[in-house]
Order: sequence, then C-alpha cells, then structure tokens
Amino acid sequence: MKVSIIGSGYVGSVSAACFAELGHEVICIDIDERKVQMINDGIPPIWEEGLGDLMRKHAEKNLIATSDYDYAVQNSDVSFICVGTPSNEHGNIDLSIVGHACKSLGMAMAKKDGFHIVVVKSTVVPETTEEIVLPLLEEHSGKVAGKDFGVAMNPEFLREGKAVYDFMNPDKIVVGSIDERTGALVAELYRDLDCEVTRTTPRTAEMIKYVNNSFLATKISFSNEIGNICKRLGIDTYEVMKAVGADFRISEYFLNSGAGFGGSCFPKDVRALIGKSKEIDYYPSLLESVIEVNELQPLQMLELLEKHAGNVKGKRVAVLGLAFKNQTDDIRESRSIPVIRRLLELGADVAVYDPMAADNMKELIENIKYCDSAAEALKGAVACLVMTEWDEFRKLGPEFEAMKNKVVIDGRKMIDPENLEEDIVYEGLCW
Ligand SMILES: NC(=O)C1=CN([C@@H]2O[C@H](COP(=O)(O)OP(=O)(O)OC[C@H]3O[C@@H](n4cnc5c(N)ncnc54)[C@H](O)[C@@H]3O)[C@@H](O)[C@H]2O)C=CC1
Ligand SMILES: O=C(O)[C@H]1O[C@H](OP(=O)(O)OP(=O)(O)OC[C@H]2O[C@@H](n3ccc(=O)[nH]c3=O)[C@H](O)[C@@H]2O)[C@H](O)[C@@H](O)[C@@H]1O
Repeated sequence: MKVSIIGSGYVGSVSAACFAELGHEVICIDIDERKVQMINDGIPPIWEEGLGDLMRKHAEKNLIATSDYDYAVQNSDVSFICVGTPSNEHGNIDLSIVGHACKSLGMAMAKKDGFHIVVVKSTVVPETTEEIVLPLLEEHSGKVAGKDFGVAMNPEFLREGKAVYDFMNPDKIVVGSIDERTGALVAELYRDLDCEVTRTTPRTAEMIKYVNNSFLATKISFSNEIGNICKRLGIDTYEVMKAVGADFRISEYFLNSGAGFGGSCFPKDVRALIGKSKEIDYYPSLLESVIEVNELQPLQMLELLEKHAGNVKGKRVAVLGLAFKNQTDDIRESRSIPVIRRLLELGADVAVYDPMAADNMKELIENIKYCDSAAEALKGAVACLVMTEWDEFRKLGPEFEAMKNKVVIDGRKMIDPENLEEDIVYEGLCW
C-alpha cells in the first residue's frame, strides 16, 4: 500500500522504515527540512539500532521524505499522524501539534479525489481521535468522515533502543476505527507481521495505550516504594522482586527499582491520563502516587550523596549516565536532569559521562563538564552517581581509584560491590 507518515521522530521514522521493509511505498512528511534531507540521504534522523540499515536500503526507492503535504497525500492511500503530544504546563496533553498536522492534512485532502485514510499513531487521550482529529479533518477538507475518508487510531508500543525490533515483532497490534472498511485496510498494512490485530473503537484503542504505559509505570513506582522500604530494613529488593516476579501473574519484568522512570512517554502519559480523569471528575489517587514516587526517587540519590560526601560546594561530583535509559540518546525526562540541576544549586563542579546522550544534554545544560569516558569524569571526584543502566558501567572498577573520595552511589544496580576495592564506599539506592 501507499503510506504517508506525518512526523519523522522516534515513532515516525521507525514506522516509515519498517513499513518500507514490509514492502509498502512510504512518504515521510516533516516540517523540519533537516530531517527530510537526512531521510532522503538514507540517514536516520534519530539513533535507533537497525534503523540506519533500513533507511539506507529503502531511501530513494520505496522510502522518500518531503515537507509537502499535498504531494504526500496525493501519492498515498493512508496517512499516519506520528507527531509529538507533549504535556502542557499543567501536565495535561498538549494537542496543538496534532492540531497543526490535522489542518495541513485536511487542506491537502481537500485537493484529493478518492477515499483517504487518516490514522492517529501519536499517543492521544481517549476521545481525541473522534472529537478533535475527525472534526478538524472535516473542517479543513470539506469532506465527510466515514464517507469520503476513514479515520482510525493505531497506538504504538515500541520501546526506544529496541524500536525497529519491537515494530517488526509486536506482541499486539491495536486498530480502532470508525468503520469496518477503514479498520480492515489499516490491519492489512500489518498482514506480514506475525501478530493478531485487535480491532476496536478509536477511544478504546487510545485507552489501551494509556493503560499499557500507566501499568508499566505503576510497576516501577511500586518496585521503588518497596525498594525504599527494603533499603531501610537492610533487605536487597532485587532478591525480593526476583522471587515475587516468578509468580506468572506478576512477571519478572519492570520490577527493577532505582532512580525512577524517565523518557518521553511514561511521565507525560501518566500525567495526561491523570488530567483526563480529573476532566471527567474522577480523582486518580493511585496514578498521582505513581508520579509522586517517581519524582522523589532521584532526590534520594542526593540524600545518600550528602550522607557520604557532605557539602559538595566547589567539589567535583561525577554523574554517569544522561540518557533516560540505556541504548538511546534520548534525555527527555531523564532522572539525571533533576539530579544535575540540584548538584548545580549545591555549587558542585559536575562532571558527566554518557556513551550516547551527551550532545542532547548539552542543548539543555551547559555549565557542566562533559567527559569522553567514565574514567575522565571520575578523576578527582568526591562522589559518583550512577544514573543510567548502560552495560559498560557494570565493568567499572579500577576507574574509581582515580577519585579523590571514593563514594559510589548506584541508582541502577549497575556496580557489583564485590568487584570493588575495599576503600570504596558503595551505596545502592534501594538495596
Ligand atoms: N518515543 C517513543 O518511544 C514513543 C512515542 N509514542 C508517541 O508517538 C508520538 C510521537 O513521539 P516521538 O516520535 O517520540 O516524537 P518526536 O518529537 O521524536 O517526533 C515528532 C516529529 O514530528 C515533526 N513535526 C512536528 N510538527 C509537525 C507537523 N505539523 N507536520 C509534520 N511533522 C511535524 C517534528 O519535526 C518531529 O520530527 C507521541 O505521541 C508519543 O507519545 C508512542 C510510542 C513510543
Ligand atoms: O509510549 C512510549 O513511548 C513507550 O514507553 C516505554 O518505552 P521507553 O520509554 O522507550 O522505555 P522503557 O524501556 O519502558 O523504560 C522507561 C523508563 O523506565 C525505567 N525502568 C524500566 C524498567 C524497570 O524495571 N525499571 C525502571 O526504572 C527505565 O530506566 C526508563 O527510564 C514503553 O516500554 C513502550 O512500550 C512505549 O511504547
């Protein structure tokens, strides 16, 4: 089929490359000309394992990019909306980017003959597809949904760092549509993937995405709360969760306690669901607690720092890990951000290292020292905070010897204290 993808970020560029790999003809649309050029040159606009290979393979063949909505709509049967849905200043969903995309799409659809399908892939709160996207498309195209064009909601469940793998090996595909014909056509796009398609209504599809993310975030905050209790009782929470996770009803996944969850989605999506609940007069106290536990978690790293290193004014503190998790250059809502900001308020001389995310952090925080290795960041430091679960941190050992005061505070259970020299003070956040 001929597919256009609006927005070439993490979801859009991965979906585009994977749909091309599945044999569809794909046109990416982005307002960022730099990204358009990169895709046409076969260069992925974001880092994702395997994405470069797919883009190089399909660029200028069945994968092209443009900033011209008219061209993209004329030359495709289905348009996926994959633009960002950030939080506004109150934590509620900000649908302004979706609104702009719908306006441009609707205007392009006005000039096209024949049935076109619009699929919302961006994460949007329940009712958005039917009550905001659909009316905007009708308004700007002058056409009638269900008759002249189809509307569907197809949430995305990929994880950053494993995005290409997840897209090609989904454990679920959900398609919510306003009519049978549209839902069947969207499901058809995925026919070569080994996964059943769950067909439903747009609002159910929207809710499935929020419940999925909120449940995973709840598992993490639950594990962090248990971890905090375990810590105070001298119990290793990882040992506890290993046994608890063996219960198939619970599962072993997403029970790793530590510095909390970051990323572009868990924090914003839980907040957006809280906002939507309040809008319909329900106070979601459990979801509020999920966010509260998550916000307090990185600050506990600083309490441990104070316990072991005292006043850090004018002293070097090493922060290992800037990305919100391993295998990505994404720093959105990374737990390192509140930690670094607080260290700067305390007057510390902050030295940081991340194998992939330093360039992105440089755009957000300038007055810290960016190092090329963990060893460089640790040199002369009075303490080290491990913030991201990068595998390479597991191998650290002799590098800690270059510290001035050997204190290691581990927010991700990356360092095995058994491998450390005796003069190193090691403290895990929840174990
Ligand atoms: N990042 C992730 O791992 C996942 C994200 N999602 C959801 O997918 C959506 C997109 O997220 P990301 O890909 O992370 O966002 P992103 O911010 O990386 O990418 C959005 C892209 O849209 C482009 N854009 C903005 N306005 C536009 C317009 N009017 N027309 C065309 N392009 C426009 C931007 O230039 C950018 O390239 C969000 O709703 C997010 O919650 C869902 C699952 C996973
Ligand atoms: O909607 C989204 O954007 C995506 O959000 C998450 O994917 P992602 O944010 O890429 O990363 P995860 O691997 O889920 O990790 C999120 C955060 O939770 C933290 N985490 C994860 C697992 C765990 O046990 N403990 C824990 O603290 C990680 O360090 C990271 O900061 C979901 O896993 C995806 O299914 C979803 O599509």
